[in-house]
Amino acid sequence: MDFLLSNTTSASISHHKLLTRSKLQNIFFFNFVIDYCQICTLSDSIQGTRHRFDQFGGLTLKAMPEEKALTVTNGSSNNKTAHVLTMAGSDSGAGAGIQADLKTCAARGVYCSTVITAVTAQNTIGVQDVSVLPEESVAAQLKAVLSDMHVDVVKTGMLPSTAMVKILHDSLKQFPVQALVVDPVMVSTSGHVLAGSSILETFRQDLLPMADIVTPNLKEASVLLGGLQLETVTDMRLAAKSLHDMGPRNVLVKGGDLPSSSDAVDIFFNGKDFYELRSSRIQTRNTHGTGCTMASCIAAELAKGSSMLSAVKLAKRYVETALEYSKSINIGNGPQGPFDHIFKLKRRNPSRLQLFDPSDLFLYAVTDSGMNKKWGRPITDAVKAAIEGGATIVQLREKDAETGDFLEAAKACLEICRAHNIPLLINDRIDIAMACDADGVHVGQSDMPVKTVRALLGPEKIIGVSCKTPEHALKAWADGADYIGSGGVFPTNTKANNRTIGLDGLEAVCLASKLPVVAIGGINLSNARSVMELGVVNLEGVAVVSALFDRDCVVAETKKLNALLTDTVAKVGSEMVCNK
Ligand SMILES: Cc1ncc(COP(=O)(O)OP(=O)(O)O)c(N)n1
Ligand SMILES: Cc1ncsc1CCOP(=O)(O)O
Ligand SMILES: [Mg+2]
Repeated sequence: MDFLLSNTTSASISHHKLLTRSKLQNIFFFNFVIDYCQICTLSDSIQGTRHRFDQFGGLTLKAMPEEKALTVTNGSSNNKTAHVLTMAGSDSGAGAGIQADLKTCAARGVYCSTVITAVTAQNTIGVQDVSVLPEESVAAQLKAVLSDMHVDVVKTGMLPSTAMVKILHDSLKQFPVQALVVDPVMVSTSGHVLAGSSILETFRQDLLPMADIVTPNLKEASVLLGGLQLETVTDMRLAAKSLHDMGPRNVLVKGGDLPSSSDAVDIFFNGKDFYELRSSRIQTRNTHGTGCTMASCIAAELAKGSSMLSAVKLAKRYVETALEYSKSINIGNGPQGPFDHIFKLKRRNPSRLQLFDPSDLFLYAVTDSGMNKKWGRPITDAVKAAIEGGATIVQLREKDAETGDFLEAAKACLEICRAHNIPLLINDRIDIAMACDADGVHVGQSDMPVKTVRALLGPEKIIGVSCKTPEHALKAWADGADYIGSGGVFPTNTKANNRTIGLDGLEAVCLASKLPVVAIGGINLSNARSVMELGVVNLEGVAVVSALFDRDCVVAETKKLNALLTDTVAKVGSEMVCNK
């Protein structure tokens, strides 16, 4: 089964001294040069990890309750601090390795401890020296952290010797964790070998079977598969499948440098389903460290309780956003510069720590000033009630409000939404969204063009756009939207003269779309099931106005709709239709 989703990085070893690039290429018959920072790791849901670790060597893992995902905000769950331990090499230039991992976890609100396997001297020109740490030191570092601190997820980068893989295995056996993210770092971008050919077999035999997710880039995947040529998305799928056969629970093959695609395409395979994750390529010199960053971001999101797929999608988005923000920075004189992981520090008003997660579209509550007036409800009460009932995202659609009143209402609603970690979007009014620092906007085909909105709001804000046709959907993707609102699916009284597209129209938009879609228009308790039963993988949820707000009790109606959607999705779940 295939899934197409919208919305991409690595390093290596030598005991002591370096190899020049030409030597490296001769010695390394695989003819690969791995982008030091282009390895990412994906893993599916945490469940099942126990089984695989048991297979490898009797390791047992702590179960991660599903509810954790619901209770976590900003890196903490159950009063515990989400914690990632990174076992990797130090990069003196601080773009990759341990330093990238620390910054990524900090940016994602997760504590990060470190086990240093090697100290590299490197900069934007290349790697000048590698000192591998003594194995006893690595073992002692692991023991020091794991015996004392609660670690949720271990992420590995540069593992320069087979002994270190064994040490990792033994440590995890003694101190189980919830997940292991393996970034199979082998060679630096500049061509420096960071994990020699002698370790390849250990990676295949021992490391991969331990991993919840392994995140090779094209060259690493090729090397792990004995030099297999990877030139197309089809090749990437075959590679993901073959790597999965080596034992990791999930595989993410990163196609950031796939020549045959203008998008950055990654293939995620969980042993059952393939997911094609796409984003547009960001033109920048500052890509050093993207692999490490992607893997540590996945680890951080897992530590906070995300499912594997959500963690991967968020990590891809985080890397993209950081790259976009860092285009203009200029560090070092070499060909590949580092980027800014803590881009949020540049923001005047840091907002939600969380990036857009398409599953937020599950139950989209859209307010209506007329309905609130009719029921005598302040907008803040309407928003609170929808959130209490289980709305996962809120849009303020206040068509009749005066600008000043709208802004005040938006600020008050934003405070409520932030307290519950629910994204708040503004309908039509980019000015209001900017003035209150809302999480994003929703615009229609005749509102401000998406490209202009993106230029005004920057890469981090969520932009939704209304689409009635496959052509609209393709343009929405090209223009930089994050999601599509498609409808009216059914006739509605809420929006005048709105053309109904029906379930067929909705399905056509979903199948053509590289973006996640939310259905809108006349959706209520009696027909929501038929919408979600379309079972198209990128149809994430429903957006509703009257079925929530033109009712006496908003909390009760939202709860009922939430229960119905949850039930339907659970039933439809495994029979999703793919889009291409
Ligand atoms: C989630 C969502 N989808 C579609 C719309 C409609 O937006 P638009 O076409 O701009 O119409 P108005 O809402 O402005 O009347 C929406 N608001 N939200
Ligand atoms: C804003 C909008 N866009 C397409 S249909 C619609 C109205 C949705 O309202 P309701 O859920 O009450 O039908
Ligand atoms: Mg509009």
